[in-house]
Parts: sequence; C-alpha cells; structure tokens
Amino acid sequence: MEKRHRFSAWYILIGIWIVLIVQNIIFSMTQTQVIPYSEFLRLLKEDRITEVSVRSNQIQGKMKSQDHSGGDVLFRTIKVDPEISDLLDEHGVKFRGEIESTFLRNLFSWLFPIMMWIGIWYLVMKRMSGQQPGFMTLGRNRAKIYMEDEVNVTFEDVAGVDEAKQELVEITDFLESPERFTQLGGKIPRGILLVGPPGTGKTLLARAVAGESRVPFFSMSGSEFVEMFVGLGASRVRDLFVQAKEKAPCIIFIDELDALGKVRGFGGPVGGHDEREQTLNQLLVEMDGFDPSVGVILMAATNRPEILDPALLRPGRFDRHVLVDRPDKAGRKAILKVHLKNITCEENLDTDVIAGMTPGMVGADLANIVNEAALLAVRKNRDRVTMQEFGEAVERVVAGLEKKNRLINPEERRIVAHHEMGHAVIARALPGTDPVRKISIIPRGIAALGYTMQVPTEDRFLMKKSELLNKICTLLGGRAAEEIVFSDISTGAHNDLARSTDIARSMVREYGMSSKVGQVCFAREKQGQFLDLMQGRAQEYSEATARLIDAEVREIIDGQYRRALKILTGNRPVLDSGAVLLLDKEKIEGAELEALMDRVTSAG
Ligand SMILES: Nc1ncnc2c1ncn2[C@@H]1O[C@H](COP(=O)(O)OP(=O)(O)OP(=O)(O)O)[C@@H](O)[C@H]1O
Ligand SMILES: [Zn+2]
Repeated sequence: MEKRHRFSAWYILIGIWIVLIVQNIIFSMTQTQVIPYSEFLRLLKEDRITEVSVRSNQIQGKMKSQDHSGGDVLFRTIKVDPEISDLLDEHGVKFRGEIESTFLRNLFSWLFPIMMWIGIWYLVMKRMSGQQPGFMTLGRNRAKIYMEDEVNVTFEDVAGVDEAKQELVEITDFLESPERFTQLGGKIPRGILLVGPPGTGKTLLARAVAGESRVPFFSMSGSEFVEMFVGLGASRVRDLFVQAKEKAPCIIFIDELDALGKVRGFGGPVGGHDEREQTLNQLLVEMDGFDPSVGVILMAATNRPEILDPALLRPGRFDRHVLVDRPDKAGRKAILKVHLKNITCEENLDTDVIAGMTPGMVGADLANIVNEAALLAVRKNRDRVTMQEFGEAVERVVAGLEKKNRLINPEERRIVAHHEMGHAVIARALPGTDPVRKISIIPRGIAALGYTMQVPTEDRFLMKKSELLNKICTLLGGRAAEEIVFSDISTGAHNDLARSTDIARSMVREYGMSSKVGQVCFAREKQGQFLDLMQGRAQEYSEATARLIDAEVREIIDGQYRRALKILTGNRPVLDSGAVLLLDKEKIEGAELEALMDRVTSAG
C-alpha cells in the first residue's frame, strides 16, 4: 500500500504537466489565428490591427474580424523586424513590448527531466537493494543487511557435497560453544571461502552451518556492496560487522565475493572501481580487526576464485577453502531424494534413472527438475508425480542448459570417458609416473571436460629423461585412446598437446636431452626476452638449429604417441571396461580404481 501512495505523487505531477501542454495546444488552436508575417503587414496597412504585444520573435494581438461584425480576433505571427514599432506608430496601433514569460515553460522543461532522473534512479536503487530505500533513508543502510535469527536449514537439506560438509562440521562445533573450543586450544578459522560452480549449494551450505549451530545468519551479496555512492559500501561493511558482533556467535555470509574482491586495479568498463576498492579495503580492515574468539565466523562464496585479490586469501583472512564441486551420480541421487521429500511421487520411483539422465547437473538444476515435474503433474491433474513427468522435466531443463552450453551430449561423454581412461592406463603402465588417484568425467568449468588426477608421491627437484618421456606419453594417452576406440580424434586433447610440446621443447632447448642438438641450453632469463626484442637482438641460434630443434621436438612427441598407442592396444579390455564404469559412475576412485588399475599390464 505504501508503495502506491508514493507513486501516486508522481502520477499527479506528470498529470499536471500533460494538462498544461494540452491546454496550451488547444488554446493556440481555437483562439488564435496564426498568420504569416506578410499578411500581418498587409492587415496593418489596412488598419485592421487594433492592439499588439511584441515579444522577442513573435507578435500577438487583436485584429478586426473580416466579417465586420465588429468583434476582435486574436492572431499571432512569427518574426519581428526592428522597424516594427515605427510601423505600428504610423498606423496608430496600441502596442506594448513584452519580455516573454518563460517561467512556466522553463520550469517544466527543467523540472520534468530532473524528475524523470530521480524516478529512474529511485527504481535502480530499489532494484539494487531489493528493498525500498525511501528518500530519507538513503544515507542509512542498516535495512539492507539481511539477518535471519533462525535458519531452518540443516546439513540434512544439503546432499551430494559430503566432503564440503565434513569440513564445515568443525565450524558448527565451534559456534555451539566458542569458549569451550578455545579452551581446548582449537584453532578457529576466521574466514571460509566456499568455491564451486553456480548452483552447487554454497549458499545452502552456509545457511546449513547457521541452522545446525542455531546462530543468526547475516548475509549480503558482494554485488550489493558495490554501491553507486562512494563510501556507502565501506560504511555498510562497517555496519555489518558492528551488528554481527552484537549478535555473536553468528555467521556472516558474503555471496559473490568476486564482485567485491576482484584484484584491485582491475576495474570494469564502467567507472566506480574506486568505490569497490574502498569497500574491499574496509572488509580487509574489519577482517584483521576482529577477534574470532567472540564467535563471528565469516563465510563467502565465489565461483571465480582465480580473480580474487590475493590480499583476501592471505592467512588470517579467507585462508580456509572448501571446494563445493558438481555432484557425481550418487550425489545427484542424494540431492534428488532431498527435494523429492516435498512432493508426492509414485511409489517405486527410480531416482537412479533420473540421476543417470542428468550428468553434469548441479543441485539447483535438480531442484528445478523436481519442481518442473511437480508442475507438469498438476497440469495433467495427476495426484502424484510419475517417471513420465520426470522424463519431460529433465528434457526441458536439459534444453535450457544446452543453450547455455553447460552440458555435454552422450557422444561427447563417451569420447571423454575413453580419453580419461587413456591417460590413466598409461600412467599406470609406465614406471615412475605419479599414481592416479581419481578419474572423473564430471565437467569442471568450461575448458576441461574431464580430468585424471595424478598426485605426486614426493616433492621432486630433479626429473630424469625417462620420466619426462613417460610424462609426455601419459599426456598423449588421451588422444591415443580416442584414435584407437573411435578411429577419430577430437579437440579435447588441446591442453594435453600444449603441455607435452612444452615438455619436449624444454628437453631439447634447455636440458640438452637431444643427441642431435647436443648438450646446450638455449633458454634465457624470461625477463630479458622483452628487452631483446626491443633491441632487435636475434635469437641466439641459427636458422638451421631452429629447424633441428623443431624436428627433434616432433620426433620426441611422435615417438611417445606411438608408444601410447601400443600400450593402450595391449590394454584394450581395461580401457573399455574402465570407460563403461566411468560412464556409469562418472567418478572412479579408491578401491574401485585400484581394482581396475591392477589389471593394467606394463607390456606395451
Ligand atoms: N547440494 C545440494 N543439495 C540440495 N539442494 C541443493 C544443493 N545444491 C543446490 N541445491 C538447491 O539449489 C538451490 C540453489 O542453491 P544455492 O543458491 O545454494 O547455490 P549456490 O552454489 O550458492 O549458487 P550461486 O553460486 O549461483 O549462488 C538451493 O536452494 C537448493 O534448493
Ligand atoms: Zn587429456
């Protein structure tokens, strides 16, 4: 209701303005004859003009009407020449000069645009804050911090992200009794950064931590901090911490931390990054200033950790990072179970099938599917949601996501599965390569469709030639598998090729590992390169050597590729059964991976 009152004032003002304009038009149309200047001069000479007022560029007045009824008619003409007063005198016309009254016109030509701007700005403000700022409360911003005294989300509502959950359990222990925790000498984290793709449940997790430990939850979005007015963002941060300390123990959650915490001096195309910097600085100051033992835990979420200002990630700030990754098939099944609790489904609904239909999807997508399916059932007047609706719902959501390029199709999945298995089999077959810990075809980010995680067993300072060659062979394993299985190759190996070429090139140019090029090192200090270029200093080897280097790099890579093909052909059964398993589970690790890898023979 209040909103309507406020807006009616605008309507009244605009109304008045329109009425005035319309009045003006009607007046000039009905009452006044507009005549050409020459006509005016003629009438003047005929002594039919009785009275005029002269304005800067127009003459208004009365003239005797043509029909001799004796009445006067109003007229108006444009253009005034300087001798007009003499002429008027000559014909004995009463006249007065008039400075045009432009007050009203000016008022409206100025006031209206200003009013428009205030109106637009007001709407923008409202959108940005999601609330009614009102004119009087502009400087104050307490209202924009969302505070929930009681959060009714628990860890049970979050599924499929068990690793992240485990890491956060400790935080709930701390929040439940901060004193006891510190007495026992526990080290309290100050800031926890939840990192993961959109929709994986970062916000949900943060709320669950608050819900589990029954503490208030303050939340704000990074993009909301970045206000239009300099200084407002910083004062908001201050406000947020003041309020949080009063309510401790509690959680402060900042969503979209990247909007606020981009590397400084990395402003967008529109100005105003000064404002963002001020806000960020204030956040850093507050983070350094508060004593975590009072029981305020700062959590933040981002899906672009790489653009964050390193200052934010320093020890004592957001130094604890929790990965909230896309769920695998089992995870998706668990998430579906959570959301299915809220709707009535047919009795033996197979969540396994739905989970299988939704590779690459995140929690938010799955929540969306459940919701969509329920709506479809309502539309069909069903009393429960059946598999058929879920099928349709999945199709709809998939279509939406495909537009956004977020899903890979079944054919691509098959290629990716064999590609990743190719890496894994070779890594296992060759001695001295890092053991494979995890193979996954859950897409991460935009670039990498799948990945094979190799974890080094020890820190290394020296690499032997044979090890470097094995590494290249492992990198080429992905493409080799594609060629063997599909007799075709894909662009998915781009990064692998780049990395193996780098290694091969370094072997030849820097480590003297090619007998044809010899024990020489052509690498120069990186920082010198730019200067060399500026001074036109040539490369330090001849054209012929350059060609030799290129040939040697090719030779190394081709040799390793042939080796990869041979190893994979010898291990074809493992390659195929591994890919099938991967397509089903999307992620293989632990004992299952061991069992699979034990079948790999090194005989290449
Ligand atoms: N792991 C999950 N378990 C259950 N539900 C989930 C999960 N992840 C997401 N959802 C559902 O999706 C909704 C949106 O998730 P949420 O806002 O927490 O994602 P987010 O990672 O914070 O995304 P964004 O980065 O876009 O803010 C949640 O309210 C919940 O209904
Ligand atoms: Zn690869």
